Amino acid sequence: MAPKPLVAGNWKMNGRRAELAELQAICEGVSKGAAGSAEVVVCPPATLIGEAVKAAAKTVGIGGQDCHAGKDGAHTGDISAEMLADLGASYVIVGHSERRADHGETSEAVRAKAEAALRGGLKPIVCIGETREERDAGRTLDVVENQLAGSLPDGATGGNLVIAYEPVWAIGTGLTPTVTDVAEVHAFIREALTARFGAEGAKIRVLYGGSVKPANAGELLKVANVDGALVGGASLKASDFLGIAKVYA
Ligand SMILES: O=C[C@H](O)COP(=O)(O)O
Repeated sequence: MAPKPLVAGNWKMNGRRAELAELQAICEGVSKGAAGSAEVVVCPPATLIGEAVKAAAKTVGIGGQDCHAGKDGAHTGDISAEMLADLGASYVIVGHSERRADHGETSEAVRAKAEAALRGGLKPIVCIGETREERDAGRTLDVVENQLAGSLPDGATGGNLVIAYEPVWAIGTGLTPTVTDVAEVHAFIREALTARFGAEGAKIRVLYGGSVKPANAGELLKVANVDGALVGGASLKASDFLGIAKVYA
């Protein structure tokens, strides 16, 4: 049986309290069935998580965009998985390419964060994906294989881990891979997950991310082994985000 689809929005470093109105509109849409069979999650900046959890009232899940590997301690500016869970978050994105690039996060660091998420009771959404140069050099599957091997926690199950395949060159650019390319990479990821986690690997949701919009969601999300989307820019506007989620309605 195919895993329950997941449509997750990553607001990145966007959003003030006023934008909780968009979250409210997303929740209203979801409660009226706009996302059909899909689970919907919004990952606002950490500053809004507490209020977002209250506003969402469990209609949609709320997630963080990063967490520290530790639980508490002398780490100025960092936030632990336990702190996010304490606010009512249920997911956390780890290893987004923007963090890998801006903060030099290695796959080893990402794995430690994913383990921390599980320890804190959150479901990590582990991001992987190749750069333009790596794709042009024909190294996409090697990069994906190495990132999976390095970033994934042991003991993952369909219920506690999500993968997001996000080609770096497709993020925020309006460019997307062909459906054939998406199918190839997602099939490869599925194979790697089942090799590592056995039957659970077939249940782990593998999201596609990178310039997903209402106009292309239909074709991208229907590709085999694509179990949903991680949406950046289009998750900031309720009508666009719901326009993507309605693929599952
Ligand atoms: O986490 C989301 C992705 O980076 C995709 O961003 P985008 O939809 O703005 O391309």
